[in-house]
Amino acid sequence: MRFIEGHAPSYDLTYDDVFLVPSRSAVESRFGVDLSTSDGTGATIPIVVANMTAVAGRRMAETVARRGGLVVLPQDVAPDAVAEIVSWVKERHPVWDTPLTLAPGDSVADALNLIHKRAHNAVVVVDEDGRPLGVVDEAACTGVDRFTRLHDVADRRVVSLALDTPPRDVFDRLGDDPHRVALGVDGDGRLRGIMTGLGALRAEVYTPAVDAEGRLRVAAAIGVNGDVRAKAEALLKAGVDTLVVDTAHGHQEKMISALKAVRDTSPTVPVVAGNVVTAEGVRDLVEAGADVVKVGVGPGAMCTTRMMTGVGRPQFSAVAECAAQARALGKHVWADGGVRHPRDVALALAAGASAAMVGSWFAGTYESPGDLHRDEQGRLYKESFGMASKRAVSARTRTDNAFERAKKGLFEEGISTSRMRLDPTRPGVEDLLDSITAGVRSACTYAGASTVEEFHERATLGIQSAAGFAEGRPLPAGW
Ligand SMILES: NC(=O)C1=CN([C@@H]2O[C@H](COP(=O)(O)OP(=O)(O)OC[C@H]3O[C@@H](n4cnc5c(N)ncnc54)[C@H](OP(=O)(O)O)[C@@H]3O)[C@@H](O)[C@H]2O)C=CC1
Ligand SMILES: Nc1nc2c(ncn2[C@@H]2O[C@H](COP(=O)(O)O)[C@@H](O)[C@H]2O)c(=O)[nH]1
Ligand SMILES: [K+]
Repeated sequence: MRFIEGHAPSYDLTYDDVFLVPSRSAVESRFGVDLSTSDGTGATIPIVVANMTAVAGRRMAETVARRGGLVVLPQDVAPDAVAEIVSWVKERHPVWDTPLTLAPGDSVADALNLIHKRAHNAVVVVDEDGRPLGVVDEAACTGVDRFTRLHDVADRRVVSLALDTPPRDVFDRLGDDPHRVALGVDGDGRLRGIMTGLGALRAEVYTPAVDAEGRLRVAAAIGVNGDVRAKAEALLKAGVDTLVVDTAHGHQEKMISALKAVRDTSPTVPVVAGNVVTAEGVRDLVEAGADVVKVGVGPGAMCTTRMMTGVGRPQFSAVAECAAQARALGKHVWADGGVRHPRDVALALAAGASAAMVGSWFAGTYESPGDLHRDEQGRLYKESFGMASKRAVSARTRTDNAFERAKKGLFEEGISTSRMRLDPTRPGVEDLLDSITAGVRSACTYAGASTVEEFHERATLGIQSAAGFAEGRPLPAGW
């Protein structure tokens, strides 16, 4: 990465402050760009979903891993619940999505309660043996009594295909409608998966992030308090593929001892630790055993740290400095927080990160764990909240005595409620992944890079004024 002449900054920069300059390219197609990471986590796209309770749960983990990203389960989830989620994710099919199922005697109201849990807009009606009888979508549930039984509204013209049907053939079988679904069935005709035309296209474009046994990968976070070693051992036993040791101030001695304890549990499992924003922080965490250092203090959408404390660092410069240090030590960084547009992921990679971590943006999707709500204008949204907010701290300390809880409640560095709207044109996390990876692929070809590593090497950047950033925004309503 280099700045164009005369643009070398004397102050720290945010993503909005910088732009990428195109350069001569020999990369003929955006599909010729390999987005896989080289940080040992096995991700095939450079996107990690943040360990936030409002963002990262089992459906997010399954869906994002199938497209090559990694989801970090939050440290606030009880160890037995993490074990249960991990084994559930590991049992998912790496290509076919998990179907939502109901019985023929269930009602339209049951289907409507379930249908937005996933983006494929279908509930499959199955018999007692799990064989598909028909498919119900939202349209079939509209304009009928909510108590209508599903066998009266289900579309029985199902497309059932063997699970080993190549996605390209699934796509061709479904024809022009990207939202029609195919059902994946086993040799006994039992339902095992579901795929839309769009899902079939994605299955050809993305590569799932899988472990050595071909099962979807998942990461999990651990805090720095309590018996960290025992927690790490429990997560490894549960089958977690990457451990993330996470606390607000990652450059503290409690983190260093926690990290050493985690590293001791396994010499090979990828260990991520953070958050820091300085080269010294990176050095200390790498020395204590981190393979990847998580960078970012204050850029998060739910985060009030900078307003409360004045502490933090504009994210682009923090990532650039920390990535340079990690690279000098043969290690990596994840750019954590502040991603609002696909361009921010491209800029994090240009700065040298191996992946960008996204939280709040993904809270506003079907796959995040929260309940779906409608606002006064009828628009869909989900609630999000910060992991250092009163809401999260009070949940985390629920087993402490009242005095300790009250004491911990004094420190609040996050928002307790916010509404993350579902973009009607991109309501599923895969829609957002499509948009981000399209932006990043394109950015790579503008720089003449066919890998993420080459992109960092070749990226040429400049600094822009607020007017420069504003000029780049689309103006859909005229001016
Ligand atoms: N990236 C960011 O900008 C930030 C992220 N977060 C996220 O919030 C979640 C909760 O993290 P966290 O608040 O660290 O909670 P943890 O449960 O991980 O506890 C942090 C521990 O560190 C001690 N500590 C010392 N100094 C600090 C400090 N300045 N801030 C916080 N703890 C400190 C605390 O002691 P004591 O309570 O006695 O002081 C406590 O024992 C994590 O997921 C974290 O990533 C939170 C803030 C900023
Ligand atoms: N200071 C705080 N930071 C928080 C809190 N909850 C999460 N976070 C950080 O934000 C990123 C995600 O950033 P986003 O812009 O994509 O939402 C996450 O990974 C944490 O590092 C919080 O309560 N306070
Ligand atoms: K912020």
